[in-house]
Amino acid sequence: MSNVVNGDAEVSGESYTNNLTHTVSASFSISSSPVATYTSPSPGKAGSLLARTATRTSVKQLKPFATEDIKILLLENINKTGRDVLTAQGYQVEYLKSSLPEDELIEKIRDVHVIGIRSKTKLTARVLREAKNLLVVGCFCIGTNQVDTQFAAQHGVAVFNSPFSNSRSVAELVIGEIIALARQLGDRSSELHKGTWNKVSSGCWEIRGKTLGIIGYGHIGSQLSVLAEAMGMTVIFFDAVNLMAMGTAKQVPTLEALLQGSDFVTCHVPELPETHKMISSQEFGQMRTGSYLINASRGSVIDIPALIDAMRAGKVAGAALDVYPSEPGGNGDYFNNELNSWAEDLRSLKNIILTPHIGGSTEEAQSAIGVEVSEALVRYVNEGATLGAVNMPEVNLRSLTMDEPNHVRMIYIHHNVPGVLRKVNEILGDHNVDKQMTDSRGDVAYLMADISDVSGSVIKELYQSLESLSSRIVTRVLY
Ligand SMILES: NC(=O)c1ccc[n+]([C@@H]2O[C@H](COP(=O)([O-])OP(=O)(O)OC[C@H]3O[C@@H](n4cnc5c(N)ncnc54)[C@H](O)[C@@H]3O)[C@@H](O)[C@H]2O)c1
Ligand SMILES: O=C(O)CC[C@@H](O)C(=O)O
Repeated sequence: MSNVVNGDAEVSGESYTNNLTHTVSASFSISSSPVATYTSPSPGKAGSLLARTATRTSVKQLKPFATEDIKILLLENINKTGRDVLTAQGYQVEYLKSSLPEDELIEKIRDVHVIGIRSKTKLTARVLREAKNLLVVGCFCIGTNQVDTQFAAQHGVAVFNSPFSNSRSVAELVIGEIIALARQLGDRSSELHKGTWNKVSSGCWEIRGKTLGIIGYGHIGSQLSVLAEAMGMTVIFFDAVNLMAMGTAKQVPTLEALLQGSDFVTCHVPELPETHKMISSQEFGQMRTGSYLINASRGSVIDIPALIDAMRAGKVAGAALDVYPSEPGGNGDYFNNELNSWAEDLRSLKNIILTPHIGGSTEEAQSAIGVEVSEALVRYVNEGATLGAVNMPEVNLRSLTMDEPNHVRMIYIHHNVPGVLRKVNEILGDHNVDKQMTDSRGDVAYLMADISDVSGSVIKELYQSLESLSSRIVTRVLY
């Protein structure tokens, strides 16, 4: 394969890139000229930051490959804004509306350099092990519990997410649910849908003056706190760390204190071993009789059979669940006992709102997430920047400019063991290293160095020398 980039005829990189499977793909042609540059395609409609910066003539677009050879698989109906950012780069983008069963996923992932997912696609070690060309994963959502992020890091695969673009949408949904539960709206609505008029006030309440207990006071919990106070509620919260309270909210020292003091309890913690079945029989026993439970975090946080018991016993007067231990792969799939053994018991309860994991599903959130995560993917693929990665140290160097035509950017992802920097500097030391940054996270370290005045043959030598170090996970060369 050969490419022409800005008029420079490229030689096939086959001999030089035989070991480049860790870079992009052994089959790519790589320019032998470090001065080869790339003309960015015209910015997409998204009008994104990335598209805008690409039009600045001084910034040099770093590309070790023909952009159209980058293969991207987007699953789970990722928003058009994200697809636009990626296609505007010239990448090959395949887009599917749902997630894939594991075996199909393994077949597809073998081929791709970038995968974009939401909460359903499980990127386990088994799946990632097969992803020989994979450079980076984009989670177009907040949660990253569906990805084995540690395994990914140890194999040089960066993982990005969108830490807060859907937080407001979740907080607004919860506010709606608090009122809907207090007024038994779900039941009244479905009764009337079936033709039954049932005008009742018994067991229906205003939310003014009631106490909302928030478990997990992060992006969503704190946003919700502000909205709830504006509606006249008192807010208390419990979090694993000490945090500044918004408005007049108060942090309580224990989960038990929160459960005992709340009329409404809502969960906004991540999926972790410590949050697994955080609310179970004992905790339902500590809640006020007639209180309400909301969970829009992760399905594993609530012991659902214990919730069913607490609701049948009248301890809990209503619940709203948006997330479940097992969730269907796509729209139209059944939510039944085959998926979760208690599904039909749950569905039969009174005053329970069951939603299909839509907390973050608004036009605003999905559009913002699409741009944010896609731009992070482009920056990583094209420039190696890891800012915002959830499993790699955050490393970035300023963009190279058109005034620096003979520069190369070396990226060396390696095991964080003693003596590596000395060996790397022995390799780079004879050259003019303009800037260098290195950082580590756990047992993975990331080094980025910009070197000036280098020829194609020197790049090849540098690449091969770094590749031969025993600490090497992935070496990438960008120019
Ligand atoms: N339903 C949806 O569509 C939807 C949308 C977005 C996020 N989520 C879920 O909501 C979760 C929370 O989102 P966020 O953006 O607020 O996260 P965040 O990281 O900003 O906040 C989480 C908070 O939980 C606290 N925490 C962690 N472990 C804890 C423990 N054991 N006990 C008490 N507190 C603990 C943390 O200290 C932090 O303050 C996400 O991890 C995601 O799984 C769901
Ligand atoms: O959109 C999704 O699938 C996940 C939404 C939410 O759970 C998140 O983690 O952001």
